[in-house]
Amino acid sequence: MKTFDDLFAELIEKAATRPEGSGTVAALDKGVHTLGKKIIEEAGEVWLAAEHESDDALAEEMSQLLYWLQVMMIKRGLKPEDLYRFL
Ligand SMILES: N=c1c2ncn([C@@H]3O[C@H](COP(=O)(O)OP(=O)(O)OP(=O)(O)O)[C@@H](O)[C@H]3O)c2ncn1[C@@H]1O[C@H](COP(=O)(O)O)[C@@H](O)[C@H]1O
Repeated sequence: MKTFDDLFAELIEKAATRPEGSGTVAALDKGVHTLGKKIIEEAGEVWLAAEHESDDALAEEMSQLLYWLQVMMIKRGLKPEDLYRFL
């Protein structure tokens, strides 16, 4: 099973190697403004799923929000350790 650390390592690799067809690479190229809007959208979907949907649907929305946060981290050059300092 993939963990968030695995996903972060995969996304770092994609950002560096820029494989054809990667949605992550395309999203990184669009920039912080687009990524920020995606984070807001996914956060809204998490809220709605928590109010109205199943545990599975909520977990899926949360995974997508965490994906987009990781893409923003990479765009801004942040590493997990930069966040851990505030936990
Ligand atoms: N975990 C994710 C992931 N979570 C969410 N998303 C993206 O976020 C979108 C969220 O779906 P929504 O239903 O909210 O939106 P949508 O309307 O379907 O999609 P959009 O039109 O808004 O893009 C998905 O369509 C994906 O584009 C992800 N995209 C990629 N990954 C993983 O990231 C890795 C790298 O992916 P690539 O860069 O595409 O190779 C792979 O392991 C992928 O599984």
